[in-house]
Amino acid sequence: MNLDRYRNIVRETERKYINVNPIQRGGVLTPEARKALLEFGDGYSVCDFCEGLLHEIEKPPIRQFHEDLAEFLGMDVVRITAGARYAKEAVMSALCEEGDVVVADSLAHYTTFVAAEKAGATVREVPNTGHPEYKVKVDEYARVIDEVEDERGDPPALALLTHVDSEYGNLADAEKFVKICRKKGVPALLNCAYTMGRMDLSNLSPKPDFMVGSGHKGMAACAPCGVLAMREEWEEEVLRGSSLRGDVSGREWPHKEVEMLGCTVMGAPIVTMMASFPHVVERVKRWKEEVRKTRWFVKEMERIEGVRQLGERPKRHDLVKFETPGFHEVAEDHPRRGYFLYEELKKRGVIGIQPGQTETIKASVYGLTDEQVEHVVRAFHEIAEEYGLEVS
Ligand SMILES: Cc1ncc(COP(=O)(O)O)c(C=O)c1O
Repeated sequence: MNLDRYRNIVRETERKYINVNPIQRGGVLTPEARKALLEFGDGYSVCDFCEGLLHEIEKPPIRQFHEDLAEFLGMDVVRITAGARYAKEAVMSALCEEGDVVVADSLAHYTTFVAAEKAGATVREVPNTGHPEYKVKVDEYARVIDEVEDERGDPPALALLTHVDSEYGNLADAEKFVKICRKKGVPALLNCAYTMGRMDLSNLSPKPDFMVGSGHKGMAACAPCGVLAMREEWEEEVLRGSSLRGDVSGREWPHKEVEMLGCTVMGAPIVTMMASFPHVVERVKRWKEEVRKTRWFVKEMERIEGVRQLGERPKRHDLVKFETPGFHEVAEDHPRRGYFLYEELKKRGVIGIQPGQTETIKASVYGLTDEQVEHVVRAFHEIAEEYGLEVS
């Protein structure tokens, strides 16, 4: 065993390169969170004054944070989880019985599927419009819910919509989704991994029963952390306390929430999320500015021969997927094959494109300055021209 490899673990960070990986842009720490990370890096660092329930700790102000976060989201009750996936898992585990069905959009993240599988459920998909826009047909939730009910005699245990999907960055109609679910009597979960912490979600009407988010994807927090928010009426079921009793010891833990396994994230992740919260509350107000920047980025990228943005047009979210057949043709004859694009970008100070991939690429300029976005665009244009692709 060579332990030396663990002694100086380094990363090509934000400070040296511009990182355009969509999965990482919303999780970049604020200076306040970096400071808190050092302060609270030790294991159970938030537990000095715990009286038995993580979400009720007063110092640091975790209890207050739960209240403020619920208000920020326009929801009633919040818990911090180890990621959006754990929030989905908690809901599905509480609501689903073995053999139940969860209805989800056909752009849903894989974590929706594995969470459902873990809860013993299967997933029925609501279609999308296909190439090139791939818009989820939200109206069809009604049809799919009815079909499940007709076949099984029982409605689906849950319906889930991915607010913005991880493939095309399409913004789905959350309010229409919730209206349909409410009418059908099916609990509605909105997966806000790509919207919570970017967009103001407090005015959704009607409100979903559950909202899940990702701290490390959208709330300027370090991994692993996420958010489970719900309407009050679900609190008793989803956050039920333990009912087991030790048959020898007679011990019991009625206040420990079963779906949260008693406690969830208890160190640096939750504190970085709190430390970034004032910044996040402010940044959602500047969302329009982010969309404007993204649209400019798309326009400039599409000046490159063959490049076409996939997903809905015009963009309403920073995650962008492009078809890049010109770069793909270059890769076929290049000694570094698909890696050429990653390496050429890196030479110009840009990272975050999936190494080896040239047929399609995903990028985000969320949180970058206009100068940084111009730098990214210049890098792509230069590479295109160097390899004989026209830039109009
Ligand atoms: C749409 C969507 N949902 C959920 C997740 C998983 O989030 P987490 O890592 O917080 O569990 C992702 C991660 O990429 C995602 O894109």
